[in-house]
Amino acid sequence: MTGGARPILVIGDVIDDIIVVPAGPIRPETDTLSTIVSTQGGSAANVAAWLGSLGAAVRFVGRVGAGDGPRHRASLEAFGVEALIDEDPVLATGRIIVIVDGDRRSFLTDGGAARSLSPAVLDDEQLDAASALHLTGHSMLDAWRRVDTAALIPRAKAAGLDVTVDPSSAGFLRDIGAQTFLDTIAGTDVLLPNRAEAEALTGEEDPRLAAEALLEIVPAVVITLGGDGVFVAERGERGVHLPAPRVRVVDPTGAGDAFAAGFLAARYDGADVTVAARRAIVVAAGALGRAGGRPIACGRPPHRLRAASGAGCGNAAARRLAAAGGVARPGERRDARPTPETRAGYRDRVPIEAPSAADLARAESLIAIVPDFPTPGINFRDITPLLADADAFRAVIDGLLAPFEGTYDVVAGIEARGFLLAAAAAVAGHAGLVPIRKAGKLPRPAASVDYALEYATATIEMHDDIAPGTRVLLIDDVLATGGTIAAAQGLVERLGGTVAGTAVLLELTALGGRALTGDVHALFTV
Ligand SMILES: O=P(O)(O)OC[C@H]1O[C@H](OP(=O)(O)OP(=O)(O)O)[C@H](O)[C@@H]1O
Ligand SMILES: Nc1ncnc2[nH]cnc12
Repeated sequence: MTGGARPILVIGDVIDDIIVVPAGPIRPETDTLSTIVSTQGGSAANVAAWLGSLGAAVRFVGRVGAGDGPRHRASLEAFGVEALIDEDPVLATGRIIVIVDGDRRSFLTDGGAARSLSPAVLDDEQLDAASALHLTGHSMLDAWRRVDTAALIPRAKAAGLDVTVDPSSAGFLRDIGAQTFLDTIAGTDVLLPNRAEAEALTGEEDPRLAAEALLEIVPAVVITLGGDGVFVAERGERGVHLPAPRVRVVDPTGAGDAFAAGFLAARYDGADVTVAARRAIVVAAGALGRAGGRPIACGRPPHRLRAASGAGCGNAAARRLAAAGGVARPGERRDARPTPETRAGYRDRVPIEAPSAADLARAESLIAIVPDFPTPGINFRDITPLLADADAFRAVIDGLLAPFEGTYDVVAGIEARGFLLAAAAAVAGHAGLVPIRKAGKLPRPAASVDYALEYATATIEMHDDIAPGTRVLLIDDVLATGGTIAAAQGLVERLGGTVAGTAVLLELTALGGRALTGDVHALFTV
C-alpha cells in the first residue's frame, strides 16, 4: 500500500469518556475519593486522532448527539483529522465510564448516537478516494450494522483499500458470538485483536494457536499481548513474536488504539505487516506513558487543518489524570522554559555550509572498528579518533546540520555519544541543547521509554517541559537497529514536540534501523 494524499478512512465510535481513577479500592455503599475527568474518546475516533498526530492523512466518519458535533469535530481537527461527524436528532452522544484500577480498566458503555451510525453511509466516492479502511468492533454490535459492515468490506476491497479491523472488546465479542463476528468481517486484510479478544474469537489462550485459527479467516493477524509484546502472523509465514519495551504505565486507556494507528500509519508509508507492528509498538508505548486515550494535540501541526488546531492543546484533562495516576516523577512544570520565539540568537544564526566530500571522507576514515566490543560478535564503531581531530569533528558537525538549516529550534542528543555531537551541533547551529538521558539521571519530571538495541536493552528519558510544537533536531552517533532513535522520536512527539529531523554519523544498514525510525540523515553508511 502506498500513501500519497489518499486518506485512511476510519468509521465508527466517537463518544465522551468519563474516566474515574479511585484513590483506593472502591468501597461499596459509601464514598471513595476519586479523580474524575471527562474527555473525548471512542476507539475509532482515538485511532483517527493518533493517525493524525503521526502525520497520516485521515478522514473520520462518526455520529454524536444533537449539539455535540462542533465539539467533537474540533477535538479531532486539532490532530489534523478531517472529521465528518453528523448529529443524531434523538440519541445523545455515546458515553463510556472507564474505571481505572492500576493497569486494569472496566468500561460501562452506552453507545448512544454512535450506535445509530451505519457503515453503509460510506459511498463509493469516499471509498475510491481513500487508501485504507479501519473499522472497530463497536460498529458490529447490532445485527443491522453487522449486515451493513459485511456489505461494506467487499466494496472497500473492490475499491482497492487495505481493510483492518480491531475487534475492540472481548466482552462484546462474547455477546455477539465469535462466529457471527468472523462472518461479518470476511474479506478483512489484517485483524488487530488483543489477547483476550483473540481468545474470545478462537477459544485458544495461546496467541500462536489463536493466530493459526484466525488465519483461516483473514490473511494477517497481529495480536497485542500487553507487556509481553505482539504476535504477528501471516498466512504462509512463520509467526513472529515482537517484544514490547518495558514502560512505566501512566494510563493504559487508548494504547490499543494508538497501536492500531501506529500500525496503519506505517502501512500507509508502505511498511509490511511485521515492520508496521514494530512501529506500532513504539507508538503504543508512548500512549501508555501518558494519560488519556489520545495524543497531545499540539504535538504535530495538522497539515490540512492547521487553522482549526488548538482545541485540546496542552491537554488539561490528561494532566489531571497524570496527577491522579502518578507520572514518572511528579513535580511542577516550569513556566519560564524557552520557546522558539524567546530563544536568544535565533535571528543571528550563521548559515551552516555543507562540508566538502574530501573532508567528509577523511572524517569517515577516522572511525575505528573494534571487534568483539562490548560483546563477542559486535564490530564496534569507535568515533573517538574522529572527535579528537578538530577538522574532522567540525566537518561532521556541519554535515549533520546542513540539510536542516532553519528547520529546528533545539538540538536533542542521546546519551552518551549523541551528547558529544549534539552539544557541538547546538553551538554551531546557534540552537539550544536538550539532553535525552539514560534512566534516572534527569532531576525534574521526565517521560521515559524502554527499548532494545544491538547488544543490550536501555531506558531513555527527557524532561517533560519542552514548549508545545518545539521543532527538535535529533542527533546520535550510530543508527543500528533503530531502537534508540525510534524511542527518542517517540519521546519528543509524546511530549508535544515535533521531530524536525534525525541525523546520525553512521548507519549500519544491515540492521535495518530505518524500518523503525523512518527517514534519517546519515553522513556515512556501511
Ligand atoms: O540503533 P540502536 O540499535 O538503538 O543503536 C544505536 C545506539 O547504540 C549506541 O548507544 P549505547 O546505548 O550503546 O551507548 P553510549 O552510551 O555509549 O552512547 C549508540 O550511541 C546509539 O545511541
Ligand atoms: N556496532 C556498533 N558500534 C557502535 N555503536 C553502536 N550502537 C549500536 N551498535 C553499535
